Amino acid sequence: MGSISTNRPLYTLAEGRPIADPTTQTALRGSTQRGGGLALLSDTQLIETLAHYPRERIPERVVHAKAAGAFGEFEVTHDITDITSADFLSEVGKKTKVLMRISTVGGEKGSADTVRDVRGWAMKLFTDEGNWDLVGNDLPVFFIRDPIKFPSLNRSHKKHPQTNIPDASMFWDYHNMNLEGMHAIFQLFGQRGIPASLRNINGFGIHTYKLGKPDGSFKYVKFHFKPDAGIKTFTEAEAAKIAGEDPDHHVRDLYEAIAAGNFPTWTMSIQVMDLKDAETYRFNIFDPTKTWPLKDYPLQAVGKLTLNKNPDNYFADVEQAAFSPSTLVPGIGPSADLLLQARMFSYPDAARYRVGTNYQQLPVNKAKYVYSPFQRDGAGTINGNYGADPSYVRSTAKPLNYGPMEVAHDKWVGEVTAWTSEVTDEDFVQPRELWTMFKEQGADEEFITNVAGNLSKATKDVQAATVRSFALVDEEISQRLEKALKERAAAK
Ligand code: HEM
Repeated sequence: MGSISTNRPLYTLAEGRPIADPTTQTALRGSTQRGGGLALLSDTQLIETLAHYPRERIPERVVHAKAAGAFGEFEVTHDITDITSADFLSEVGKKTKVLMRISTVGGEKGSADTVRDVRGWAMKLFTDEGNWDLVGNDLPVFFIRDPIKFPSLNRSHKKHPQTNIPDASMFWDYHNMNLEGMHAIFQLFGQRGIPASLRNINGFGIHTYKLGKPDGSFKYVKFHFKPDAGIKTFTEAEAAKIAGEDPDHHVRDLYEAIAAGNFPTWTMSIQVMDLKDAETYRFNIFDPTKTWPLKDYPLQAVGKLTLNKNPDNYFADVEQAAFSPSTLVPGIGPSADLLLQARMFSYPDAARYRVGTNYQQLPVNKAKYVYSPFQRDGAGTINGNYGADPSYVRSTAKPLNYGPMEVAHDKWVGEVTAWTSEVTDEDFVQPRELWTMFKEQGADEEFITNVAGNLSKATKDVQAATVRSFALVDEEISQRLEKALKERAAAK
């Protein structure tokens, strides 16, 4: 694991004044006191040491607080310049530096790694035309399609407001009343809900994005990352044991693998959809609770991601890293997915609160080339603040130099309307397909056991309502779940 540096520097105060010994304090000593004394306000060394310590913390992320981080590279393996002008994809063999942060969602910064949860897949590519962040997850769908539900969803997965303990009744009650999340529930309680290692998880962009060119042409795409070493998962029993023995198991595993030169790799692929299909497909292709069937839209390989360098310092490189779906490069654009649009506001908003106004200037977040003199000053400005350059647009002193075109915007003809996410049978089609797949793979009993184990901690009313919810996918699931719950109750 991480080693402690052994060089012996000359220590100084934070202002640079050399000090003989960082443990020395000046004190007014009484003649009868041995080792005691009165602290002095003039003891800058003691005051700075104590004053900085309680300020070491920044707010942890409201979700995805616990994570591993690593650097690496992305290499283009297949030419897709027919659909995108993105500079980092312009040539087979082109390599781009990457920062990855892989997280659990619900737990706090100190929580155990091997829990049943979604894993966050936050990836930053430092391209020649700015940073591209793909902020996705390891499961291919999300629980909601309406952004106003996001805080509620997460509160129901986290701790009860009174007891400060995760609460199965709250969790299942939320999901029973917001059934568009059924597909994500199937993914979560399936085998992939607990990865054995972060080196063996998928990464999905989940949302529909656009890849396009300056002439305004574009295709809809979904981004996929598949681990070249394959998927590996833990059972609940294995995971529970490891959570007790080594809560940081996943972070340690990734760090040690990279330190040993055993670099994890993933293949990046895309699914590509023509615009005319988008209008006629049987469900809304912007809905993040649905996958695009691979038989309709097969994976096309694009490149290879390798993680090959551990952070030099976790706080500087990972805790202060800020990712956002709004961090896009020319050639990649957002689709009209409402959830994605809301996220484009929320992440930079969170970063300004969590890291500070000028979070983009920190070394780990800084793009390769930035010239943005209309965003200046503010706490913690460290970029020289653009010297004497004009602080206002259209100055005669420095005429504008127009940059690359963005992917053209959609034309919108519509009116403002109230919208609520309604649940239809279409929401149960893909979970039903997964259930059939679980049965084919012999993973159905494990799914029932996983759900029953969690649900058995909820109140009887919530248990009954959840059994009814699963009947919407398949009667058989409800019956088997009911039986499993009765057996658990009898065994108590
Ligand atoms: C309306 C929907 C959503 C909202 C409002 C939202 C908001 C947030 C916020 C506020 C954070 C903390 C950011 C920070 O403090 O730096 C976060 C983290 C994260 N979210 Fe979301 N989120 C949403 C949906 C999603 C979806 C659909 C995905 C996956 C596709 C996702 C993946 C992530 C990841 C990976 C992180 C951790 C980023 C990091 O490592 O710094 N979120 N989200």
